[in-house]
Amino acid sequence: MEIIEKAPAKINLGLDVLYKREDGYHELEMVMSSVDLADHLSFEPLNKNQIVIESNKAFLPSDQRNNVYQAAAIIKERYGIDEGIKITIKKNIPVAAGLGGGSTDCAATLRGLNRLWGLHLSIEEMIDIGMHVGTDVPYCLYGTTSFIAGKGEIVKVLKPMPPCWVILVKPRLSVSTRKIFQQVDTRRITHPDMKNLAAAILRQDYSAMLQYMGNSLEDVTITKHPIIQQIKTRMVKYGADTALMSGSGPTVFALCQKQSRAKRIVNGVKGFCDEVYMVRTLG
Ligand SMILES: C[C@@](CO)(OP(=O)(O)O)[C@H](O)COP(=O)(O)OP(=O)(O)OC[C@H]1O[C@@H](n2ccc(N)nc2=O)[C@H](O)[C@@H]1O
Ligand SMILES: Nc1ncnc2c1ncn2[C@@H]1O[C@H](COP(=O)(O)OP(=O)(O)O)[C@@H](O)[C@H]1O
Repeated sequence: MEIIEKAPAKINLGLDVLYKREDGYHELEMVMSSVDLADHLSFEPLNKNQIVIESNKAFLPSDQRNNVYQAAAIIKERYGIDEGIKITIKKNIPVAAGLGGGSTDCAATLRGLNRLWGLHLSIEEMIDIGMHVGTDVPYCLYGTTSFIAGKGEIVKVLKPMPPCWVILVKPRLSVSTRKIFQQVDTRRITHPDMKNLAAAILRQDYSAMLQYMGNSLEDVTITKHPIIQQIKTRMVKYGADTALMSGSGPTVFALCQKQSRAKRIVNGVKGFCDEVYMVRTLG
């Protein structure tokens, strides 16, 4: 029997870094949503008691460095599963981009193996395993517009964000989330208002949502990579309602409500950047 799971990319409509915690992580408040750009994972039983990872991207690790491998290994150990598994990842989400690719693959693995092995894991158990792999995994297990707090483990589901077009632009550079957090000085960064952002989404108020969107990490990443600011400026010039960096970057996303305008933005950034996606929000 083969099982398929879809793993959608996330965007950060808002991200505030409150302070550095004693455990070295940062206390966050975020609002995240998912878009219809997704990886596809398939799960097949193996005769040998092994975890085998395959993917369409040669540069992705297939051993314990892969988030999918880690999730499968934890489940096998915790629940004493003596069965082998082959997991094939069709990677469509850009890697190390601020779009949560590794975390969403991990969440899809937890869902897939839960079904395949009939484990009946609760969402709390899956969150506990997911937090050992990546702090965005809890959100990805819900996968619907949410307010997130703590290190990433507290998820409060909101309503779906007001539907619109999302244009994603990934410049040709990779960003290390760990290094960006190391450079954060919480007294000097901006602190966007996540509570009002969540409230705007609950009211389905598109213009208030735009007003409260913001990302504390943007200035840190832009200082290292000014092209991110250039992409934002270009997207607004071509008609975006707003343009913001997602997560620790470097992907920038723009929002707009009309398809014709979304196409104009895509044409305006193509040539400047070659990795451009025009997608919809997920309901
Ligand atoms: C910044 C965010 C926002 O959505 O996304 P990305 O840009 O990575 O997509 C996330 O919080 C990232 O989540 P994730 O990509 O799973 O990162 P993790 O592997 O958990 O953490 C990478 C590193 O970031 C730092 N980190 C992460 C989360 C947090 N609350 N405080 C931190 O200081 C830690 O140094 C950690 O070692
Ligand atoms: N299944 C996976 N998909 C993507 N990246 C993965 C995966 N497993 C491990 N990684 C590693 O995680 C790191 C962060 O990648 P990713 O999760 O795509 O970025 P981000 O945290 O910016 O959203 C990369 O260095 C990548 O090699």
